[in-house]
Amino acid sequence: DDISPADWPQHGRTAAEQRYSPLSQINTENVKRLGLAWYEDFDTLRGQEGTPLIIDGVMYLTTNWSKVEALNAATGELLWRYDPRVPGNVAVRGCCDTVNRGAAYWKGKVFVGTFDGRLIALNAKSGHLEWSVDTIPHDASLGKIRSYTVDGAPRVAKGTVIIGNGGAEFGARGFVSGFDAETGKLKWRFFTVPAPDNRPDGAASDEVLQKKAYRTWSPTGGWTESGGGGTVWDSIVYDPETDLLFLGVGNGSPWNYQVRSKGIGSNLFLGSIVAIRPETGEYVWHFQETPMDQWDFTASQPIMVLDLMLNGRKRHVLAQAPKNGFFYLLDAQTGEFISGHPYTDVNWCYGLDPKTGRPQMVPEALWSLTGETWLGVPGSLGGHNWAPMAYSPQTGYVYIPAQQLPEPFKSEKGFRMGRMGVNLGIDMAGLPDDPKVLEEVGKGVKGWLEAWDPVAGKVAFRVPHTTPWNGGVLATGGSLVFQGLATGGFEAYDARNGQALYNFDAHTGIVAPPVTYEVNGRQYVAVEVGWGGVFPLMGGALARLHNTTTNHSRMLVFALDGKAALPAEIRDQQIPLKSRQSFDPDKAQKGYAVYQRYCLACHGDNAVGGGVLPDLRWSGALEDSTAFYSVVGNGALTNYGMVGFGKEISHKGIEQIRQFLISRSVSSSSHEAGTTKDK
Ligand SMILES: O=C(O)c1cc(C(=O)O)c2c(n1)C(=O)C(=O)c1cc(C(=O)O)[nH]c1-2
Ligand SMILES: [Ca+2]
Repeated sequence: DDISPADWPQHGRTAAEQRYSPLSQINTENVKRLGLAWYEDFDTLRGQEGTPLIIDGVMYLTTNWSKVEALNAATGELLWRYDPRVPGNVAVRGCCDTVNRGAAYWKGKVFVGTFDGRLIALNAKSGHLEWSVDTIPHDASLGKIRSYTVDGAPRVAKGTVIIGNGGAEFGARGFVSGFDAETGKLKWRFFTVPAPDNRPDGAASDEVLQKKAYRTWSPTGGWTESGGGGTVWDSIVYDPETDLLFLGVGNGSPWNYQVRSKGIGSNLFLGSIVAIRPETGEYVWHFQETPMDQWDFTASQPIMVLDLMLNGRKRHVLAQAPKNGFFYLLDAQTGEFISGHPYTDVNWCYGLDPKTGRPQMVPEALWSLTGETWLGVPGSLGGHNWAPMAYSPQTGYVYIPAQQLPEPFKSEKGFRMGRMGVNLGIDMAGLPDDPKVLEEVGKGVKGWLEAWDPVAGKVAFRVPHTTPWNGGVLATGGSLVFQGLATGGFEAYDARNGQALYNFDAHTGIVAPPVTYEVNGRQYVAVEVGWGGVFPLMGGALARLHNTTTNHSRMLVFALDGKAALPAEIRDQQIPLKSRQSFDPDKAQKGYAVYQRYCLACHGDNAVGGGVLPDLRWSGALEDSTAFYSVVGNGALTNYGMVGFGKEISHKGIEQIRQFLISRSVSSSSHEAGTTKDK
């Protein structure tokens, strides 16, 4: 390729998205001399998932709430800043924090998707808006809920900007759109699941959906109301060699397959990789990793393209470690299944059919059909989520930010779709409060960096971490692998054996992937820090157990002999303020169910905050029912992302939530006080 080794000009550095940089000034010998060269504070304390781009010494980065900055990459000096002013009331449409994973650059323009569904093009020199389009069509058949958000990075292929969206946890019909990079004019759209009535959309996907996909759904399932899901919320990769665009398609909506499709059909293209033409959106091939999805097993995880020698033959392949626990290799040209091996523990299927790659499912795993509880491994957060993996051509390994988060799945009795809040169709009974039980459950929860040999189809080595939900990975020509951790360490390992060579205390959990670049002969390593994403929002006690840092949102940039220092860290800010109110146990009990349905997704299972959004047990608003209603019912804090639920939940229901939160405040404050001491 003709990409300068100094730059990081695309999401995964090159089109193949291997997240490998040949730069080697920083290497295994001298990495211990790495120090902070500069840092910049961001304006929120929410999750940062962005991959910055670096082109000719300028860094283009995106932050939470879809904000954009251009900085001098050597000094951190601000060149311009653009705030798309995403209204706070859209936060509730997204499952997983108002994150943004990055920008795309093409011929002097910077493209960013915004959380409220726009795609914007900025002048890379000035930061001025060149064009803006609403990517969510108002006249399309998208189901009744239409809970769309955009947080993935756009990609540019042959002058077309491509973007998808999220929303399958609420109700959405997945699609991807291609826009003319110069003008913002829509070129094509590709829907990933059929229209409820199988009528054409006037889109590139019409023929394949009508002929192939529609018959894999029950014509009268709940999907006809919800939209069916299949959102393409993260991975989209363009492969110039095959001239194909690969889409990572997400999970079913609602999750419950019995409700969604009456337990019938494989539900194409859920949990699939779909290859289309970048200029027209024309369908070319697909491969479904998870038929009959009922575990939130998205195929949205980062895709990379590799050239490997397999059985003595050079193959151009697509590689992915999706949530379902298998590492897949597919022929990039044809989509032919080459191999799929478990990269983590898997209990939902016995293995994959060696010819077709179709999973041989464990009957009990089909919880929506059996009516029984299924303790799934992986759970809905996957053996690997969105945090990007990296490939080193030096070692031949793919480095996966892997994890284990087992999860019980059980059908919700009397499920009905709501206009607000998640619509999963699963029982939302959460974790108990007993610290002993939590500790026991916590033992099954793990995170590690995995070096995976894609040719042999097995683990080369693992670097264990203390928690799951760690950051994305970077591999470099200095034989190094970099990763930020949930616990706040920014680390470097020897790519050959995983030996830890460097650790920096970033003072905050890290989920974003690092990048590296060179300006004026000096190599830098950059990473956005800031704890967030879905795990700390909904994870409750598990997320709390695994993260006791205070959240900070920053860009950190390292170089050899860097001399900058972060401000001194104060770790004793989170002193729980126990509510002084009393509560009615019966109302509190009822409030638990309402809370789990509407509040859990952001404020945490059983009202335990995971360190990003407010932990409601210590909220001042609990002290007064009118004050509480003004926030939860009327939306007094809408600008911060907390909308009013007064149209969806009754006055009585909202008071029950308050009673429940008071009960949690009273019952857990003494235990909580012990967990926030300085480390
Ligand atoms: O089904 C969807 O539409 C959808 C969207 C998103 C998103 O937009 O971030 C996530 C997920 N699903 C998801 O399943 C998931 O685990 C997840 C994690 C994150 C994150 O940023 O931490 N987003 C998402
Ligand atoms: Ca999902």
